[in-house]
Amino acid sequence: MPDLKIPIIDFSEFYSDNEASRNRVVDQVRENCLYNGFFQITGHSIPLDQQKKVMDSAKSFFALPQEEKDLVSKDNTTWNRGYEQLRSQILEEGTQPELKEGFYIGADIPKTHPYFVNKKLNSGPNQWPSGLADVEGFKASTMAYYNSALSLASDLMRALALSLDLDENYFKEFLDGTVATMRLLHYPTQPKDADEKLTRGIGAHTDFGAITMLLQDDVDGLQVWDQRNQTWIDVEPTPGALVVNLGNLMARWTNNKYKSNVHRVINKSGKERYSIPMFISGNPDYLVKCIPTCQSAENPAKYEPITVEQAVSSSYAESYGRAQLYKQGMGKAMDAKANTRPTQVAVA
Ligand SMILES: O=C(O)CCC(=O)C(=O)O
Ligand SMILES: [Fe+2]
Repeated sequence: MPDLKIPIIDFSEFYSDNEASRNRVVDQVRENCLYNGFFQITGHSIPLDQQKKVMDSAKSFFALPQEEKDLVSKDNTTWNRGYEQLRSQILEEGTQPELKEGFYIGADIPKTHPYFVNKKLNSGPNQWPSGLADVEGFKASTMAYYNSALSLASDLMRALALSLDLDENYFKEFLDGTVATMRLLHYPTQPKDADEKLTRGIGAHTDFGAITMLLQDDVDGLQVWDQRNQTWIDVEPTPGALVVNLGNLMARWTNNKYKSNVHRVINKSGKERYSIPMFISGNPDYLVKCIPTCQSAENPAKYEPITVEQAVSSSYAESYGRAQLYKQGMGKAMDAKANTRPTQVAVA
């Protein structure tokens, strides 16, 4: 079996004036999007200092007493902001509720904003953990990182557009007014036989949106399904690198030319693991219809046009529904159906 790795692309070359350098980045992006939709980038625009600060903020939040975390429960909102307890989700059918806790942050959208008034996807004010000694510092570090990640997303989407032989600004309209959600995640340690016991940090799933950018701490655990070799690839944390992957929306948009791939986390390291994914969903009203360079007479569009809002609102429910059933005593029945093959559940 080949030595499988998620390749690292030096993205700094994309910012160069030298066309050959830029093209080299675009070619590597294309190659990985065609293969399994995952790559890592170094030399990107998010300063190391912001990465470190947001990671420290995540650790300080998860170290709070449970009651303090519950005060900012995600259940206080219908717009997906705040704290989610351990074992709230099951993304992979047949596995146990997931060993991860999370804190969801997005753009701070006031209640007077049309997105909130019209109940658009994941849109509303953030909740901030007042139990933290330095809540202002938490707000500042998380939002600084969020805004930098948004700006990097637009650079990545330009590279993606070029990789599809489109105008560099093809995705601009989709990104104007984009909904983007960031999750601070904490995975407690898991036993070495976690895989066989079907305990997951996060079960096998694909992401929903257009792209996801993930900052990992120095503890491994993320695995990407390699279809060609029928095996899991461990994503080794690389200081300063972000893992980038495509979600289901991008697969649909490209007529399945680009891949939205299955991945999972099992934290067998014996250490606490922290990670911070940022999901780019797009402008909720944007109509996603097959990209012209991804269809032809021989390969017509496979999917109907759909708005970002429609596509996203048909996600979520399934994984949370499963965890709910489990808590109601259905766990045994579900274990009996246990299946370690990756499933296609989406997360946004
Ligand atoms: O924590 C990780 O490394 C991956 C998280 C993830 O896949 C997700 O939140 O969708
Ligand atoms: Fe994911």
